[in-house]
Formats: sequence, C-alpha cells, structure tokens
Amino acid sequence: MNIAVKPVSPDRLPELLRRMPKAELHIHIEGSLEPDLIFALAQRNSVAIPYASVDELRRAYAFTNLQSFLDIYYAGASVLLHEQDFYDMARAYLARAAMDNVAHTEIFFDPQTHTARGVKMDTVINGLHCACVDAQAELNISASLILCFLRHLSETEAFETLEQALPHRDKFIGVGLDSSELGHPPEKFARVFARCRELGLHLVAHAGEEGPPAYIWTALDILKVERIDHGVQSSKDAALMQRLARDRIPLTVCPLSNLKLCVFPQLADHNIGALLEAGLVATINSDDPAYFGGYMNENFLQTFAATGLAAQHAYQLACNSFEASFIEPGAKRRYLDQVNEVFASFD
Ligand code: HPA
Ligand SMILES: [Zn+2]
Repeated sequence: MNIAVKPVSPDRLPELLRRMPKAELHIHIEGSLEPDLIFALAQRNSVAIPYASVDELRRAYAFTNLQSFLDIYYAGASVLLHEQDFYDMARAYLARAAMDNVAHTEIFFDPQTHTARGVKMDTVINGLHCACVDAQAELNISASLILCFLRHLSETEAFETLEQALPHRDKFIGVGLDSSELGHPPEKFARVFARCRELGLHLVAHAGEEGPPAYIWTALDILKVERIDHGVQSSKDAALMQRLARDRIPLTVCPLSNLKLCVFPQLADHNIGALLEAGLVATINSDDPAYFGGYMNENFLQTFAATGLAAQHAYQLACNSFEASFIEPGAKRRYLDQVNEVFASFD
C-alpha cells in the first residue's frame, strides 16, 4: 500500500536515500571487481595483467561506449580462477551492498567469460552461491543469481552453457542476456530463451542500452522477458512506453553506467525522471560499480542531485525495486512495509 510521502528538504534527502531499504536488480558480479582485488587475485593466481599498478588500471577506465568498457571488463575477469576467487568477489560486493541498505539483490554472472578460459562451471556457480548463502546469514542481505548469456557469441554456445549449468538449477533463478548489444538483437536467442522458459527460469535481457526500441519490443514479444535491463531508449517510442506502463514491465536503469558509457552526455540529461513520470516501473541500479564510479547509494545520490528528483520519487524507486524483484509475494510485502516505515518516520 502506498503512503503519502512528506516533502523532504534538499539537505536531508541524501540521508533518506541512504537509509531507505532497496533492492538491486542489475549488477554484474564481474563488474564489482575492484582494482585492488584484481591485483590481489592476479598475484595470488600468478596471472599476468597488462597494467603496472592499480592507478594505471584505474586510468584505463575512460570509456566512450559499451564496447570500450567490455574490452577492459573481460580483461579484469581473467584473474578469477578458483572457487575462492568467485566467493571473495561476491562477498566483497554483498558487504558493500549491505552498507547501502540493499536488502535484496539479484546478481548477474557471465559463465562464458570463465568457461572459455578453462574454468569449470561448478567452480563459478559454487563460489558465487556459497557467498550468497553466507551473506544471508552474516549480513542479513538476500541474494539470488541470474545466469547471463553473452550475446556476441552464438545461440549454440548459449545452449551449451545452459546444459553445463543445469546440474546447478537450484542455485540460479533465471537467465539474462548481456555484452555487445548492437548487431546482436534479442531474437538471435529465441530458442534458448524458449527452453529456459519451459524450465521455469525467470527471463530478463539487456535491451535499449545503446540499441534501438525495436530490440526492447523483440525482447518482450519474442524472448518473453519479464524485465528489461537498461531500456532507457524506450523513451524514443511512445507506443513502447505505453506497453511498458500497461504491462508493468520493470526497467532496471543504471544512471552512472549510462553516464560513463556516454549514453547520456550528462547526468542532468538522464531520462529516469521522465520514465517515472510516465508511470513505468523504473528502478535505479549500479550495473558495474567498480568500473562506473559508484555502488547503489552513489547512483541514487548523484542522480537525485543532477536531475532534481524528490522524496516522492525516492519512495517510488524503493517500492518499484521490490515490486520488480523475483522474491515471493509475502517477502515483497514485508520489504514494502519496511520502506513505508522508513518514509513515515523520517523527518
Ligand atoms: O551494461 C552492460 N551492458 C551489456 N553488457 C554488460 N556486461 C556488463 N555490463 C554490461
Ligand atoms: Zn548491465
């Protein structure tokens, strides 16, 4: 049930944004790998990386588009070899997310980035899964995994990846589609998504990050996804905006990612406010926080400061994040009660 949100002065808004419970629904775990951890794992595993220092690596984080980021992101992931490495990466992210009052998170992972280097699927999934289980007990944050297919690879390779992952069917809740968007439309993966649907997996896909609204339509109509990751290009298509609003299809928007990958020239130009005003179930997320300069609260703080969003929008975004999540209805209601409690008592 929605409550009437009291106005909050601009100097108090950051505190409310930090304190409100929220769900994160668009985070690539490999994109949470901080430069310090990349260097530590490179040393631990004797993997050579083409950067002399943490500072030199950080200086390479000057991106012009999605592909320029992906090249460095895949290079960074090359230090991950053992179950403990995947565990350490995920634990570090979960601890950081808990500090931002993320109560629930649905984490993407890219198995093909690792299996292509000879790392076993079991190693990847077991390491990530153990970190999620321990974080629930020790940090009181709930976490689920979503396996992403790399769209620059073939559908045949996606099918092979699914086969390798199925012995771990109980350790992931859904599948997604990520990597280079332009030239790799959702319909390229029609058959593998149909199979995943038969298996009862949740379905999501990156669409309309750099790609056209047509990719969002085919993600919905051909892949039958339940959420769109990014989806910011939908504001170019009025009929699509109506469809997303009518069917309450969530968008997992990532403002700092969009800024760093030059999807919008400045944060002040971001369309998150317009998406919310149009009644879409838009959410704010971090995408690849180690590369884009901020975890959840930093995304909220910078976006609100740049675009002039207010407490009412914060409330909507917090509620949307739980509505858009794949948690069971009873848990959803409990999280929404916690959101209401924070907003009702804040002054
Ligand atoms: O923002 C992204 N888009 C597509 N693929 C990705 N893989 C990690 N982050 C991204
Ligand atoms: Zn993403």
